[in-house]
Order: sequence, then structure tokens, then C-alpha cells
Amino acid sequence: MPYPSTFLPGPTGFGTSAARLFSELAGGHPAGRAPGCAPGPRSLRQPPLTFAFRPWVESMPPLYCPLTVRVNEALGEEVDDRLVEWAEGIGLHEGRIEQFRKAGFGRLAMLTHADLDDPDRVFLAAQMNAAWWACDDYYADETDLGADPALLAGRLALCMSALDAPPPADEFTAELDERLGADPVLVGLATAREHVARHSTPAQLARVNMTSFQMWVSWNAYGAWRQSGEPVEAWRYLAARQHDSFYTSMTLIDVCGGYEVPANLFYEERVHRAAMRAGTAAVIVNDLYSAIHEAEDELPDCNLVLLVAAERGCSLPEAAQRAVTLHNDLVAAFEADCHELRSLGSPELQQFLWGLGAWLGGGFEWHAGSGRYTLTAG
Ligand SMILES: CC(C)=CCC/C(C)=C(/C)COP(=O)(O)OP(=O)(O)O
Repeated sequence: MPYPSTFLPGPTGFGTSAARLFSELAGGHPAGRAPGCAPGPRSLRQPPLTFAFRPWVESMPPLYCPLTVRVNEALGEEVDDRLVEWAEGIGLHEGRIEQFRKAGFGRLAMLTHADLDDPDRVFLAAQMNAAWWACDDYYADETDLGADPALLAGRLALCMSALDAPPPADEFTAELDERLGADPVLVGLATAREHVARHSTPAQLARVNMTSFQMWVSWNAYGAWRQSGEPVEAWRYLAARQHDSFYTSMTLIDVCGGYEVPANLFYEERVHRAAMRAGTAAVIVNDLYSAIHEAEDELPDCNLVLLVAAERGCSLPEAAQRAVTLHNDLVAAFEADCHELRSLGSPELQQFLWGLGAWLGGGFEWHAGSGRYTLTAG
């Protein structure tokens, strides 16, 4: 275990970059902000991220991960209350609202967006994540909830319309709108998207939309694999999982934070790789926690632990150990990326990289406590 360290972002120290970010946010962001959008909170929080080996299951090697930056249970509960109110209002999770509350997506947003104290902004992240997860559960993963691989692609096409309405097309629009309004999953996506739109620049909103679409391409691949019954190699799954990861959630970090990483910086190759590493590492934690639950579905979902165990003929704990090593290497590489990217200087980027690390730490914390998961190894 060679790599524990601390990452304090910013090329020239906290004071300098903070001062620049404050003045940019106050005086108009160089990359622009959508007309009418509030500049967002002016606080910049960058306590150093401490990378450490974090124990999770006694019999397993620890996960290398930033420590959780902020725990504010009252804030998490407030956001969870708002989420439940929103879900009830649109009929989402009818008959299983307590299960939804216990997942604690509000707590997830509180833990992962550690630079936010404003419940509205934490709710923004929680709502969009809950909307994505509803698509995942009802369309892709949970047979009990009506997920069906044969229907998946058609349903996901409607999800795209819920996020990015097509141009008006006479009577066809009325028919589409009727369908979009009749399914709480789609209403959930559309209302969460409206909330994101109120706080984002056009480029940020397009980023959230396009990232959702690329995620859904991977879901279609899983659906096709489920239907054909073809064996899925771990390498093939991991390649698809890159675009079906918590990277999607991480696209909200600057939106919720009230600042913007300009598109040409966000998609700069090294920045992109760092973000993808963080997203993939975070979702491997998800695979570790959800392996048993996913194995129980009558049409088991793709999961790194299950695939490695099947491919190598090894036990689940052995496969989980392999996943832990991969996770740890990804996080160590992400940490090195953060150091390398200091040379790019942008205070927005430094805040975002910090936000990725904080997301990793909070995601770890949430999986360990959420009612949604059953531990995989014992
Ligand atoms: C928050 C978000 C982007 C949700 C969509 C689904 C996703 C990329 C996950 C991280 C969930 O993957 P998975 O379906 O394995 O998650 P569960 O184990 O069902 O929570």
C-alpha cells in the first residue's frame, strides 16, 4: 500500500485562486452564465483532501480513497425530506416510498457535494441523481419493478426526449407530451432537468444531457447482453462502465457549486481522463456493495465482481479483492492526475478536481451506510 497522501489543489495557494474565483463569480464569469442565472454561492471550500486506505468490510483489503470531507446529517435529512415530497408529488416510487427514503439520495448529495451548505443546491444534485436512478431501477435493472431488456432501448429514447425536447412537430408533439407526462420516471427526469437548467449555463446543461445519453448507450449494451445471453467479459463490461458511472453525477459538481469549468477545459484530455478515473473508481465501490443484490435478480445485472468470479472461476471474495485493487490503482492515478493538472492553473478547474475527490470520499461513505446495499463479502 504505497500511496497515502494529501492533495491541496491550486497552483498558487488557496488565497490567490480563491480571490480570483470570488472576483470572477461576483463580476461575471469569463465563460459566461446563462441570462438570469444567479452567480451561485461565493464561498470556496477547499480543505485539503486526504487520501487514505479506508476499511469497509473486515475480511477485505481497504479501499484507497479520500476521507469524507463533510458530514452534516441534518442537511442530508432535510434534502431527503424534499426528495420524498417531490417524488410523492409526481407519483414516483409509489408503493415503495419508504424504501426510496432509506436509500438516502439526499444524504448522498450532502456527502458528495461537500462545498455546499445551501439545501437548494444540495437538493439539485439529489434530485438529478434520484431521477437517473429511477430510470436505472424501473427500466434497466429491477425486473420486479418492470425493467425489461426488450423494452429498454425504446424507453431510453423517451428519456432523451424528457431531457432534450424535440422541436415542436404539430400533432406529434401532443402525443409525445402525453407519453412524457404519463410516466413518473420521465416526469422525474424532466423536472430534475428543469432544476438543473435554472442553475447552469447552456454548455453545462448540454454536458449533463449528453453525459446522460452516453450513459444510456451503455445501458443498451447491458440490455442487449441480457437478451442474447452472450457471456460478457470483464474487460468489455469495464469499457462500457466508463460511460455508465458516477462520472455522470460528477458533471453536476460545478453546476451545483455555482461556477463553471469552461467546456474546452472540462474536455481537455487530461482533465477528461481524471474525471473518468474518478467516476469509474466510484462506481467500482458501487459494484462491490451491490454484487449480492444484483446476483439475486432473475436476470442478473452486469457487475464487476460477479463477472470476474464467473470468468475466473473464483470465489466472490477473491473477485472482490481484484476489484478493490483496480479501484485503488484508479484512485492513485486520479490523485497523480490532480497533481499534474495543477499546472493548468484555472481556479474553477482546481475547485472541480477537489470536488471530484470530495465526491469519491462522500460516495464511499454513502455506500457504507445506505439502506440500498447489502455487503458482498463475508
Ligand atoms: C446516479 C446515476 C448516474 C445513476 C444511474 C445508474 C448508475 C450509473 C449507477 C452508479 C448505478 O449503477 P448500478 O445500476 O450498478 O447501481 P445500483 O447498484 O443499482 O445502485
